[in-house]
Amino acid sequence: MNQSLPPLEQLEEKFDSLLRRIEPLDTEAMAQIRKRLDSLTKPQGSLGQLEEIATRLGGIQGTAQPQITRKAVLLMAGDHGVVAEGVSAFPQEVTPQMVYNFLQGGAAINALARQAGAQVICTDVGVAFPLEPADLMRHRVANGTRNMAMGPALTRQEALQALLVGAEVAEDAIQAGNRLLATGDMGIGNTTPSSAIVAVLTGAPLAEVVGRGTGINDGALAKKREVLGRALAVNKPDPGDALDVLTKVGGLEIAAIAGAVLQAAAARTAIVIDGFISTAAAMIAARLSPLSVSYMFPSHGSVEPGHRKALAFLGFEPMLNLNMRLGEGTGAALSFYLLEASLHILNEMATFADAGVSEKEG
Ligand SMILES: Cc1cc2ncn([C@H]3O[C@H](COP(=O)(O)O)[C@@H](O)[C@H]3O)c2cc1C
Ligand SMILES: O=C(O)c1cccnc1
Repeated sequence: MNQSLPPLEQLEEKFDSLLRRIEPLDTEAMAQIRKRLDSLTKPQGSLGQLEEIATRLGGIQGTAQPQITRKAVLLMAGDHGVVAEGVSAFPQEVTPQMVYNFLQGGAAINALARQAGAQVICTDVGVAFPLEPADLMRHRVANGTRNMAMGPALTRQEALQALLVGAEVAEDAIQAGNRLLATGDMGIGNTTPSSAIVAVLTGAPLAEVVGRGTGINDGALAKKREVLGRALAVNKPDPGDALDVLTKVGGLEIAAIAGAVLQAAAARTAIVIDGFISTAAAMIAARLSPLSVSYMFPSHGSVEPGHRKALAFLGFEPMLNLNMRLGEGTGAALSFYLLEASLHILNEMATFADAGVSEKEG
């Protein structure tokens, strides 16, 4: 593991300062947008969630004229020691292999992001294999996590450093002009830590939040449940302390996603939360800063059984139902269209007065 992390106090101070920068939405801008939406040539509220999205985008950006110019998917990669227990259908080397695939533009997220006009920014937060060129590993916090069935997956230092790496990647993307972000994950085995986080924070029984991930068979599913039971019994994560949960049963890419979400909130930038893994990470972010939830948008509903519970924890319903179960940011990239659509409505529709359309009588 990496020995050269900054001292714990320094990491804690930096992280606390990030949390302190997160503010509530701009209610004045939201009121102005609601007024404009109600003046447009449609029965009030008839565009449903699209109207709520436009309103919230204004509250996030602090203006009655929110804009989405550049968009980026922040794809965090990391490995998991718990794969030694046989919890995934695929071998661990798929994580670095997929990192190269992302860089070459051949993965599902590359196809969807290209179509959406978004950039894919792939970061190695904790892959367990060397990557070439070595510069690809500059953000790496550790060579994967430890096996959470035997003890804590991370140290508190590693968890904080990974949160800060995610925040830095998001900050760079925002500095580069991106006004809309999405989360994405890659890490063989990461539905296991995600299930652990969802079980601990929602209090749901393990059986209800453990799924087949990449497609494990019945035997491996029973094993995955048993391994998760052991991980919770050995680590006893404190449901009231999200950082404790992240450290004991989390992951480096999961921490980085949580950090990116918190940084997006601190920089008044909307961030779309992808499937099961990203939603588990968003739950950690929500517990660390409840204000951050207003900066998040849900995307699709995953086939993973725990996902609905995770979304409900955040107060969200999925925007898309396409039976997806991939991660990488695929559902989030698809949802970019809906966020952009909400602004086309706001900016391009005529008002009743402008178009000479008669208003509601009763
Ligand atoms: C080729 C391939 C591409 C992927 N892209 C995302 N995942 C997804 O599957 C993994 C989680 O499932 P589990 O916990 O069962 O391992 C993560 O890497 C997730 O991003 C992939 C998985 C594979 C095999
Ligand atoms: O919903 C997801 O994000 C997901 C589900 C299974 C495997 N990987 C990701």
